[in-house]
Amino acid sequence: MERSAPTADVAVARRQFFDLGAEPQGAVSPTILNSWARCRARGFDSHGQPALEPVPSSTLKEHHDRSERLIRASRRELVALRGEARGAGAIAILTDGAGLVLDAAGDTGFAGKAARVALRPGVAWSEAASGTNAIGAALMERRPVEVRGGEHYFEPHRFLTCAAAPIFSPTGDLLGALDLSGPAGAPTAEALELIGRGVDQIERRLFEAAFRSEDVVRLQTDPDRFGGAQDGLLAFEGSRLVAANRHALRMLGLDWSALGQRSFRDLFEAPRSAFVDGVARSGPCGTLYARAARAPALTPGAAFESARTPAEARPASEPGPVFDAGTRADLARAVRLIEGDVPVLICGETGSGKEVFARAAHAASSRARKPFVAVNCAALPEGLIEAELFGYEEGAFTGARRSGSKGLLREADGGVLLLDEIGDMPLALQARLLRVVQERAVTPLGGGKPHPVDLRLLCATHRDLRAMTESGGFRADLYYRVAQYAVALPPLRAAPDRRAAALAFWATLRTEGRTLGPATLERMAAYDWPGNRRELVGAMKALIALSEPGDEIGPELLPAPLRGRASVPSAVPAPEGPAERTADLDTVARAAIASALDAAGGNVAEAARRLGVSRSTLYRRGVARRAS
Ligand SMILES: Nc1ncnc2c1ncn2[C@@H]1O[C@H](COP(=O)(O)OP(=O)(O)OP(=O)(O)O)[C@@H](O)[C@H]1O
Repeated sequence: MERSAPTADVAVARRQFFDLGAEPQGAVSPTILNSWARCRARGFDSHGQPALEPVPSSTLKEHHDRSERLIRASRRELVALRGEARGAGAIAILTDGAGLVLDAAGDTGFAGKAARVALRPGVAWSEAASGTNAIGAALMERRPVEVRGGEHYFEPHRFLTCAAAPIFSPTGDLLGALDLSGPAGAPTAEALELIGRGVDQIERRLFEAAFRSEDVVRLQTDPDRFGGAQDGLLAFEGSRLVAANRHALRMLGLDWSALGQRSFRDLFEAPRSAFVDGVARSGPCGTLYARAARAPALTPGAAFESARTPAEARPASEPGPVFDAGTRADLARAVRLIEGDVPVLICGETGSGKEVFARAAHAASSRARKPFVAVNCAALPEGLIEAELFGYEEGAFTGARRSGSKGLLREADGGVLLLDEIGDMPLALQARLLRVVQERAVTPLGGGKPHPVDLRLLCATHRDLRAMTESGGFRADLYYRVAQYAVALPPLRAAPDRRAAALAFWATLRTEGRTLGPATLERMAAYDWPGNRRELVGAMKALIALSEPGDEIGPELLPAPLRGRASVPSAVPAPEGPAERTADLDTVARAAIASALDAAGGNVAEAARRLGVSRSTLYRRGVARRAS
């Protein structure tokens, strides 16, 4: 943990840095100094007030839904922390992984002052949005950070002193941050400790909600301290390590990359079957004691939650982005490339998560609060793609809207544009796109003056674009412009441990105590997932919908292909009853298209491939939806 310098020294450091352009020596920590330098490089004016607007309440609700697991696990800590905050004239804050404030409460007087600088729900306190601050720094540095008074980048934030710590999922994903913010100058000695203890409890709860107690091993350096929130926690699937908390990683001298890679034997020099509670091994922190976990006691909070949410089927939430260590490294690179205005080409099979990756890169970039526009070139009918992308002037063609249209390229102005399935873009449009990329201006259909656009470009494809340049299907000049840096997302079947991969996705869904039985996991590990992560998430949502909270899910609930039947369900179902037998051909075709679209998660190109027909056939049938 890093603490800050006395206020007078910070004032001197500020003058040196902001007014004289000199590097202050020793007065502020390297964390603060690096953050100031990044903010200055972003062109932030430290004397100004950042333009921070809360997202609309409907968007905030979506953020809440996405962070439902985190909010649930944090509830008790937030209540406790608010009590502490009120006593200290401060507020307790929970944010999501992008720094967006989900909840802020405590002392009402101070909450009012904080709201005046937009420290309130719905506003992003990432460094890219709000300059140097504890939430942004903790998320960026992935460790607890305190930022006091003048250490904040923007002058109007100098009345704040904040302590924040990041919150990790059991598989190492950054889920959010817990923060305590109060008036500058107030005693804050305990703030980081309080936050640290809160995060320990939240991470423990997330861990216990995701894994069966039989799969968990607890670690301690002092056997008398077992049972607290500082226990090291490890989860194994068979003998493979699939999850851990920060304490366990520290005790073992490991990092998150150990998940899916290390076995029980690697860690404890004995097979799991021979495990007995007691001294397990020595680690960087001394002798380590291990215990197989007991079923966690039902807390009053947990009993209340289960009483409120009986077995009625609730929709499984979308998983948060789940990336393996290699993809996380690619993501960090992609963010830097976005900042450096270098286009990135994301390659991977259908459903491998190209759009999820692109959205995550946008969310982690300094353009997070600007638009992210995804255009699926394969899903736009050829005749419309030009108008959709470039926009058109009033009356440019029959059927054009009277007021004209701005076009998707200009809608992405200031933000990030994802051209998905760029290999499906017609050649003539490739030339126009190249001009936009080179000239940074869009000329609408029907003439008119070019409009300057400031966008960062990401492209995605499942095709071999280089081979397409050789066969003449893709312009070489555009290829070398958009494929300067390519990221390859591996297919799910290539995961070194598919069980661990499946469990990592499972851990991010709202499972309400459901677990995947051993036979179910075995089938999932044996299956080759032609639809990749889309298919995996779809199968998991189906398992959740078909089971009850707390169930151990057996293989009988798996979709047919996973149960071991021949292949993907036939896109054209064989008529079964009299009604189907008399149904006309059109009805059968519509049902087949609807089922293929469902199986392809709404992706028209993929549905067409499954049906063995062209995309235009689907459009003619009028059932294809536009994917965006
Ligand atoms: N890394 C991931 N983390 C969480 N969910 C994922 C991930 N990758 C894919 N998914 C799930 O799969 C769905 C499809 O992902 P996405 O649209 O990014 O795939 P794609 O590679 O762009 O597919 P296509 O080429 O068919 O358009 C997502 O909506 C999400 O449910």
